Amino acid sequence: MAEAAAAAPALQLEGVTCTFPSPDGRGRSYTAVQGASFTVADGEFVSIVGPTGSGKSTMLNVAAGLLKPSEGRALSFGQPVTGINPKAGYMFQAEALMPWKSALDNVAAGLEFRGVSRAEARQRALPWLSRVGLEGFGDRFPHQLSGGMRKRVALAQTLIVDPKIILMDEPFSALDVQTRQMMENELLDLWAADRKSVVFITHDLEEAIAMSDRVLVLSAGPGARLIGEYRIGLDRPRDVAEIRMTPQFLALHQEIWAQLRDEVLKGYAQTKLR
Ligand SMILES: Nc1ncnc2c1ncn2[C@@H]1O[C@H](COP(=O)(O)OP(=O)(O)OP(=O)(O)O)[C@@H](O)[C@H]1O
Repeated sequence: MAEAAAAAPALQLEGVTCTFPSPDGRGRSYTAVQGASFTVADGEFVSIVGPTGSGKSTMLNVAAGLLKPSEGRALSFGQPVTGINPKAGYMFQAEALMPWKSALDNVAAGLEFRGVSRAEARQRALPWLSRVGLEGFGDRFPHQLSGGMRKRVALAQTLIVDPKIILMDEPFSALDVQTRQMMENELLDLWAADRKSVVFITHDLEEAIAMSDRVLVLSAGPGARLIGEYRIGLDRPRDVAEIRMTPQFLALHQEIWAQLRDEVLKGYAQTKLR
């Protein structure tokens, strides 16, 4: 039994369909994702790209246990996800820090929510601040930190609880290009150090290729489907800025973009219709 759990994928979506009532309240419904199935292996870094509104966040919410699919199911390490997924850490696009808490207390909060005493949580949070490059910034409040620093605090807050799988929804999209590339490299370093599984949602195909072992492509909605899967065999460790210059990267980008481009155009047309 223990062996079966060890061999189970970090995440499995089986025929997941998500239908929402239409916002106009006229009894109509909108199917965002239709029959999505994929797996993420233990230790694998997988990105999902797709047009705006195609259902990327919806799938991540199913994986996190925040949303029950209308059909199909999610499993995490072999266990059906029926409530909040206890194996998962979640990092959103939006700021998730508590403005009234210092950086140290924000990181410690992840543990305190799980019943660890405040003193112990603060002690364990200190090395995490160093690991994300914020040694000496523990007493600063979120408004006293730059956008990149706040993302680092959020990353430490997510990692301190030792999730086995990290679900990231465009975590760096609000950052300027240089800060973003620094954060991407830092995430890859932290990931390489203890090889958690990562599901990374992004609009940005370059970011997806630079970071991932595999890129999944979602079609435009309604009824978005997974239409492409690309293995990214680029050498590691990678520098996300440098890897973009290599011929292998450019070839992968060309291949995936050829498929994604049409979907992005369809997705854009949909947003104007809805
Ligand atoms: N709770 C909900 N109720 C109604 N419709 C919803 C709900 N959640 C998502 N949707 C709709 O489902 C579709 C997919 O949304 P989702 O946020 O998953 O897309 P996305 O691919 O993450 O988009 P983006 O790239 O713009 O963040 C959208 O059309 C959205 O309006």
